[in-house]
Amino acid sequence: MHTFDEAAQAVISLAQFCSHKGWLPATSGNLSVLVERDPMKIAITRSGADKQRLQADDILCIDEHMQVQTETAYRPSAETSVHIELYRKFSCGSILHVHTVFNNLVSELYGDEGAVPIHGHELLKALGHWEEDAEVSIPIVPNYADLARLGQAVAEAAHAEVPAVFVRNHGIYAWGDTPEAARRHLEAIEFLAEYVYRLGVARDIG
Ligand SMILES: CSCCC(=O)C(=O)COP(=O)(O)O
Ligand SMILES: [Zn+2]
Repeated sequence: MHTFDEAAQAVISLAQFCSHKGWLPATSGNLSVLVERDPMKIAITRSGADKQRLQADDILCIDEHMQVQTETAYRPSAETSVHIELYRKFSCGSILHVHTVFNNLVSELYGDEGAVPIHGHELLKALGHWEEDAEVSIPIVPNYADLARLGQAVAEAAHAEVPAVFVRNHGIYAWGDTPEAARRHLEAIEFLAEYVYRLGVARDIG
């Protein structure tokens, strides 16, 4: 467990990493680190903040009912419900949501199938799959405008085999037991999203 200040600093460091990658364009994305599980307390980005330039007061402490625990005029991320539902479902310690061109492309290409299949790729080891010829399926959910519904849909689709869910034409949620694990999982999924897309293009022109 972290203090709120430690968790907030971890959120800022994660956002710096993601923004250097270009994964948080135009104020998009939201990031959180668990402070306490029971009762649940989460350090999460505020809604509308420029995640590429986060300041300490852009990170809010909230409870599992999305109530802000500190004095602030800001509101927590509009997608806080997704974070809360995922923390309820898994014993994870950090959740990262980013918008990238490649995760959007594969979410649209495979949207009707409801999942992106990935088979026999070395980077599946970064997601915990060390077996030869590993195969995983990363779920895709519709981009519901009702954010409570989106939270439920992401949590329902999420399974223990792979720590990520795509939201169609929107972005991705990835998580891990620690901020470092969440970051590693997100990097692996982003690599795989780009690989899947480029492989499809190479096959089409090959
Ligand atoms: C301009 S991005 C649209 C909202 C979104 O998808 C997102 O990730 C950021 O929302 P937040 O309320 O967390 O700033
Ligand atoms: Zn988003």
